[in-house]
Amino acid sequence: MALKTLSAKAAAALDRELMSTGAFSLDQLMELAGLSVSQVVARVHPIKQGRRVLVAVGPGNNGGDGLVAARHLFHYGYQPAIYYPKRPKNDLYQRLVKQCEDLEIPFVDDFPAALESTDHVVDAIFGFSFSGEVREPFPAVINAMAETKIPVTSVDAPSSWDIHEGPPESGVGSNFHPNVLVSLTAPKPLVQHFKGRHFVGGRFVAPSIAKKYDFDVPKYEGIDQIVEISDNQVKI
Ligand SMILES: NC(=O)C1=CN([C@@H]2O[C@H](COP(=O)(O)OP(=O)(O)OC[C@H]3O[C@@H](n4cnc5c(N)ncnc54)[C@H](O)[C@@H]3O)[C@@H](O)[C@H]2O)[C@@H](O)CC1
Ligand SMILES: [K+]
Repeated sequence: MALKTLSAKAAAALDRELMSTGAFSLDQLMELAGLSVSQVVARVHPIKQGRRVLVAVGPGNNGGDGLVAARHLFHYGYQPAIYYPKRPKNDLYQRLVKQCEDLEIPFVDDFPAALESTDHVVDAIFGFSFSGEVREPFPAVINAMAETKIPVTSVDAPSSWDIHEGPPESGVGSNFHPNVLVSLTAPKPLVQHFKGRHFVGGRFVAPSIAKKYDFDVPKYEGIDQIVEISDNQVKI
């Protein structure tokens, strides 16, 4: 099966539709998206390779997926730590933070320092609503993720990449090539520039909605929330 990609505009419209006529709440979608991310980390980085996972959380829903993933990873036996420098006041994010605090998941302030004592990184900084040049305080975080030898799993998009064009030609993010990508609901066009292990997650789209947005739901196996796909399965 050839998996079609979803533009940033179509992904945002799909999100709105799921949360209106689709009758989902944002909490539900974020929970399932974050659950998918946690399953990918457990698949690519089993606990025996090290329990410590540093989750870089951005200011929007991509960040929310990261907070959910950190909570699930804790329950699987990992030792997550969270970097969350820009925290919106909104109730949903505050509740996700409280849930992580109750698990005593540490919140760290110095991302480059935290990177020196972790085994895996989750990049949940920006997703399909990112545009323009990376603003403070994130350039140093993207640069650190670009330079580290620690494996990085990006949520929905490598943060700083243009959703359609991929990595910027120069400056912040131009040398950022994460090891793993979890596309949520469907790959975005940037995947044509991505060379690592690629998974699709977000197993919640009704066939009728996928048809309307003209993309294919991948074939998930059993109870998996994720499916690994190869380059030649994606149709740009
Ligand atoms: N349809 C789906 O599958 C779902 C998607 N979700 C997630 O939601 C993401 C989209 O979330 P949002 O629309 O909230 O947006 P993002 O989380 O992609 O980013 C928006 C935030 O980043 C900031 N930002 C944008 N460009 C910036 C720049 N150049 N420098 C610094 N900050 C910048 C914005 O001010 C805003 O706070 C998806 O990528 C996915 O991870 C899930 O949470 C829910 C289900
Ligand atoms: K991301």
